[in-house]
Amino acid sequence: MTEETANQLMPQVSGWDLVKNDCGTLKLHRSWKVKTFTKGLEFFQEVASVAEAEGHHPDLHLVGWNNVKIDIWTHSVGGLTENDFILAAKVNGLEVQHLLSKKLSKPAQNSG
Ligand SMILES: C[C@H](O)[C@H](O)[C@H]1CNC2=NC(N)=NC(=O)C2=N1
Repeated sequence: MTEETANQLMPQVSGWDLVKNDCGTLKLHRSWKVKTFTKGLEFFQEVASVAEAEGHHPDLHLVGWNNVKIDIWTHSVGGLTENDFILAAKVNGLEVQHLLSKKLSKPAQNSG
């Protein structure tokens, strides 16, 4: 889909950003801060269940021990399709609050 179409769908996947890499490939990106490394892996397990059910698979990154970052795009078309937005919405629907760092996941509530 075009960047314009993707932008129109963005309100349906709150928390996700529309990003474009150096090659111009559009992707959906979202990051979370988890409590521990192991909880990051648990987060991935939850995402994997959704991905397998959808037959659509995100790129999963666990960076700096507690940053979960996910990119969703469709490799076969080198960009975004409706399936990417469906997967992002389903990831948003996961009950993962107990895995997230309370202090760092919500910057708006930070004192510093
Ligand atoms: C045959 C199978 O459906 C394809 O290989 C799927 C699997 N999951 C996939 N996931 C994503 N994100 N992009 C793809 O192009 C893709 N292709």
